[in-house]
Amino acid sequence: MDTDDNFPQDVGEDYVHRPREGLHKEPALCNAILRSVTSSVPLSIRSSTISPGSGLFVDQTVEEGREIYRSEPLMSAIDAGNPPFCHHCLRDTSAAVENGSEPLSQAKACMGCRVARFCSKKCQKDAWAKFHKDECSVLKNVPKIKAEHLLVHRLIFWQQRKGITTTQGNVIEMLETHFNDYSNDGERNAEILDKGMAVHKATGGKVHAGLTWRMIPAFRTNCVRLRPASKKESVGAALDLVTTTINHSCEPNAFVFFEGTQLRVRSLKRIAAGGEISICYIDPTIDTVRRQSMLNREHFFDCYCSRCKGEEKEYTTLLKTKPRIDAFHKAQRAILDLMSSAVVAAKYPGLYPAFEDIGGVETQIRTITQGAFPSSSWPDHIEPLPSARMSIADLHMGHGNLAPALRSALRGKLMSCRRSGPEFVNEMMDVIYILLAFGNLAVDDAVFEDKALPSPPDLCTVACGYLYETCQEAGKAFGGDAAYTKGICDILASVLAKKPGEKPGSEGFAKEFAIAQAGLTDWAAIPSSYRMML
Ligand SMILES: C[S@@+](CC[C@H](N)C(=O)[O-])C[C@H]1O[C@@H](n2cnc3c(N)ncnc32)[C@H](O)[C@@H]1O
Repeated sequence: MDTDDNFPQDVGEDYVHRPREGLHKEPALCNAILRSVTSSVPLSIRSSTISPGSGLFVDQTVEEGREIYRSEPLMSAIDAGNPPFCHHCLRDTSAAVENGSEPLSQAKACMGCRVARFCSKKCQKDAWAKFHKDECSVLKNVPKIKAEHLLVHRLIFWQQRKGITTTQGNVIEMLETHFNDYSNDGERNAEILDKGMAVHKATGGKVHAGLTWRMIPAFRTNCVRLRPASKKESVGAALDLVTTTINHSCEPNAFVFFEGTQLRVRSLKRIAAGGEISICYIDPTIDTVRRQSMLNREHFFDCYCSRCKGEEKEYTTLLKTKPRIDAFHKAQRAILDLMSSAVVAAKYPGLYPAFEDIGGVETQIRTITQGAFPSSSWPDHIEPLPSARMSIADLHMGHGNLAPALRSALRGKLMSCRRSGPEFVNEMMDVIYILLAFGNLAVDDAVFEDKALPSPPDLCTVACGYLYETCQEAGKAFGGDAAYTKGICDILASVLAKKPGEKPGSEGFAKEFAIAQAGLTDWAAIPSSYRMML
């Protein structure tokens, strides 16, 4: 906990700094912010059971797959460089699938900064009045600014205009900042000081640099990444005061996603009355070592959650000695480096010609995995192998090579063993899009010369079965009212409309699906234990 008694006081009439004590020690502030969210169960902010500070608790049991609360964050912003998202309503203007409708009009860039994009004149006008008038020159000067840093500018501008209430200001003042942790690291301290000074200058020097400097790590620590349901990656950041109290676990009981400007928190597991809510601050699909190093770098703690402990135990059981475990971690990094080079090579042809040959990349991955497990084989569920397979599928799709894309995606997805949650839904949709792409091929397409590949009707049956499962899981993960869930159900309905015979939900379809899936997984050399059950 940092308690910086020299914190500047001259930042606004109703903004008085107090040393940090954990928000739970201020029940009036806690109640005020809890009243601002729409929750399905009573919530409370108390001393955390996970971290040294505060945490968010449910006072009534929440079953798995339920909404815990939804909220309009105090402020949200899109990262510069994500053009399809409207910087005001935060909608993906290219997302026909997400809402099952036509894409919105192409987002147009602001003529001033040429960075912020808006999907309509109304959004542009509203954003101008609310924040863009102040931020246009900031974006013009730093076009690649990260959303968290842009939001610090917004906070300071709003504070100057009295657009932040006393309660909001007091809560922000009590946020964990890790200011001392940053200060103890010369390079990182220089970086936050630099960014803080930029905010200070943007105010014409009217706001104390001590405050702007400190707010940079405060926002990094407390902003939640803005991830719409249909996206695997986040596209911006938001500061939601209630959500700042949620602690991290790599095996969380809840997760956050965005529907337009609305933040939604849903349960991934049953949380008994009195239980603390946890979310994963980082991409939960990444391997233990990378998770640990990211948490350490961004949040200055070592994670001791059951998953981290369990995975390290699994590696010890498999590999026995420290040198072998170290070699395995080195191999994990090597696969990741290889995949990032291959992805960049595909995006910028000619830049890394050595990585443009996807078959060559696959061979290199095989060599790396065999080296790490010389006497057995790399377990298919251990990252980053499943993610690398999914990325290779993407690369094959980029070249229109459907068969190798399908094989790689099936191996990546089914063998990862993830069978529920938001990541399962996103990954299944990747597999389903490839399966559906076969439906657009002519029956005499060369791809069907491979007699082991199931016939187009069988591929359609598997796609229907997977869509049916994914639809149900999307409803559980994101909720039936989420646009993404509705979009997936619409795709299922349109595929079913063209499919003769049995439909999902019937015993007949389950049998048909089991036979078709068996053919497909045999073709992809996937053991039967990994098949999906309907
Ligand atoms: C968004 S805040 C969460 C609320 C915080 N506990 C508080 O009192 O304000 C994030 C910070 O909480 C702490 N934290 C969150 N999860 C943790 C965990 N699993 N172990 C240790 N500290 C954690 C870290 O200091 C992290 O940077």
